[in-house]
Amino acid sequence: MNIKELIRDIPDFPKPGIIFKDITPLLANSEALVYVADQLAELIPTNAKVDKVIGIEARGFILGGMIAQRLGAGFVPVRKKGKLPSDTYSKSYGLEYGEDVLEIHQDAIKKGERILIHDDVLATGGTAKAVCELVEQLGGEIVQCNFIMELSFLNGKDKLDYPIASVLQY
Ligand SMILES: O=P(O)(O)OC[C@H]1O[C@H](OP(=O)(O)OP(=O)(O)O)[C@H](O)[C@@H]1O
Ligand SMILES: Nc1ncnc2[nH]cnc12
Repeated sequence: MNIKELIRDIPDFPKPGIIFKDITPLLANSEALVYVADQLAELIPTNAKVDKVIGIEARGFILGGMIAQRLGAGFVPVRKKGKLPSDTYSKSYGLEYGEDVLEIHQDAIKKGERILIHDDVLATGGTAKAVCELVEQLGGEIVQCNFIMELSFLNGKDKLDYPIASVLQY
């Protein structure tokens, strides 16, 4: 299945000079949605146990939940500042078109739990790196960071010290 056809380039969004990869046509296609979730679950090495999948707000929630269901794992949301109701740890970070703060609940991960981090796009890697640091702070073991797509020309991989995998590369 050619899912690249269902990802469109939007120039100058959200800022001049950025070519935004819009996954909404892919999400709207029922066959493509199941296909990409299956592909993401298959990126994880066979026999690698995963206790929890982290999805990064907002686009990481959609496939993150579908991967968790496929792996029989729990789902943990990492959210933008001020959205999680209980006690949190926070990390500020920079991404391709700005900066922000991400948070995780302090009790979301137990020490030694095996974690898959999922997001839709790996661009500069700032977002994923911040999430890795939050997981490390809680004592989780990161099995893999996986993405629908990697924008290889931005070298996000170089920022991350864990196995990286993606369904599509640009
Ligand atoms: O590798 P980076 O340069 O850090 O960029 C990748 C991040 O940028 C986008 O999130 P965004 O903050 O736009 O949030 P959204 O999912 O809420 O749209 C994308 O979903 C990743 O989380
Ligand atoms: N170019 C891009 N398209 C979509 N999401 C992104 N997140 C960071 N850079 C992005």
